[in-house]
Amino acid sequence: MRFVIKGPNRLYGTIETSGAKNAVLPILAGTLLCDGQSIIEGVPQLKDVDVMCDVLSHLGAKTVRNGATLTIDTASLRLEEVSEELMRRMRASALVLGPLLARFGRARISQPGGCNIGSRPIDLHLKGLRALGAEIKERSGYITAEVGRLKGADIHLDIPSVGATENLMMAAVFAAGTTIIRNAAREPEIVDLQNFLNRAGARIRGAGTSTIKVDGVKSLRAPQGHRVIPDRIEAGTHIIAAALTGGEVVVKNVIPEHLEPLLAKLREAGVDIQVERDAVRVRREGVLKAVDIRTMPYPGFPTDLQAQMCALLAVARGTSVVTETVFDNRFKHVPELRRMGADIYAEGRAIIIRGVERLTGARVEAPDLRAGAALVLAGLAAENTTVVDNVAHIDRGYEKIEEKYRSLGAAIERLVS
Ligand SMILES: CC(=O)N[C@H]1[C@@H](OP(=O)(O)OP(=O)(O)OC[C@H]2O[C@@H](n3ccc(=O)[nH]c3=O)[C@H](O)[C@@H]2O)O[C@H](CO)[C@@H](O)[C@@H]1O
Ligand SMILES: C=C(OP(=O)(O)O)C(=O)O
Repeated sequence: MRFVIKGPNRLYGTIETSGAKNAVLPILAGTLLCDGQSIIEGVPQLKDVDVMCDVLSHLGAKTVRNGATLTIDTASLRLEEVSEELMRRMRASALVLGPLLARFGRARISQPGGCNIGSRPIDLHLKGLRALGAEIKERSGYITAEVGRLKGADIHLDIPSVGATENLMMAAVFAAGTTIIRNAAREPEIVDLQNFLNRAGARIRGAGTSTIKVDGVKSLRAPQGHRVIPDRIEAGTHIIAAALTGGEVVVKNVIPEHLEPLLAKLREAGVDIQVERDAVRVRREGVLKAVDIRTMPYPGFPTDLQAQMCALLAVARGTSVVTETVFDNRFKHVPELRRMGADIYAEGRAIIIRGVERLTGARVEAPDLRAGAALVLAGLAAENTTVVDNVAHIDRGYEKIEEKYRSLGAAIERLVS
């Protein structure tokens, strides 16, 4: 499947952000802890959400989707194992490890391999589970975790890993006593997970700060109607698209505070940004200016917007240096953007971009989710036709992206072949 984009496009109009992929995935894993039927609202139609539903079904849960509402019934869970096939389809499948262990005292998942953006081990998840008393064996490509009952512990994460923080928060829900997670990740999606679990009867506090405390409880009852927070990375992608192509776009259903790290950089680059209560209005008439960026854990500049920002800076006046500090190999968009006329190269962890007058259409390939989104943005701004191959990567994290951009006046089509 590919996108064919005829550029250059200027975007005008209003666009609605969907629910956050990175919030709904851990919440779906969290339903494994709950008795009864969890009802989750604002669930985006994404490949990754489908894979997480496949994981839950594989474990014996029943999942029913009705528009943006997802119902998960865990009454007939029968397995505690996630196969290699499911782990390969989505790394976030590893988020079921903590909940399965908490609920059944046993869990087995395939070892996640490296991926297109870096090596991505889960050693911190395992170290934390060991601290909670689990016995963990790594054999023949599988990780097996076993425990009688987890016991609260004081855990210090070596780095503030989002996935490790979420997995340990969920594992600790039924642990005896209190668990403290220090140097926890502070991403808004972790706050959403805390809110979901607390609605179910968990006793968690501190999400959004670097110290999270979990008092163990006996059971959780499935919450009815938790609404997933808006996807700050999707919204950020649209905001960058509007800034890159020019025009005027209102991005609705956002929590502006979650976008501050991006908005600050865009203002520095010369973009006119107006923040409303739950919307951001973006307008760009003058030239874009080069800016330097370092990706950091929240509230730093998000690594998940690094590639899209490179597309923008490709046409900014001056030289920008973008340093990727979160993942060790998130640079696959660099050679693809070069095919479109960008003066961009990677050196160590830095990407050096000398702004050019304009990008030109080319045939490029989406190497991963956000790099793919960056190429779509570049294609919208470029002259002539851009073909972005392998859009399955983009469908992992963006709901009907081509329809959304068409509604803003872009010439973008999906070709199935
Ligand atoms: C589903 C989901 O929410 N995905 C997000 C999550 O991924 P994810 O939860 O995988 O990201 P982490 O925060 O765990 O990873 C950050 C860094 O820590 C390293 N690390 C992580 C765990 C571990 O046990 N050992 C270790 O070394 C990773 O290799 C990476 O270099 O946060 C990332 C960082 O904001 C985002 O880019 C992803 O979109
Ligand atoms: C890297 C991402 O996701 P995941 O952690 O699911 O690979 C992302 O959303 O950009």
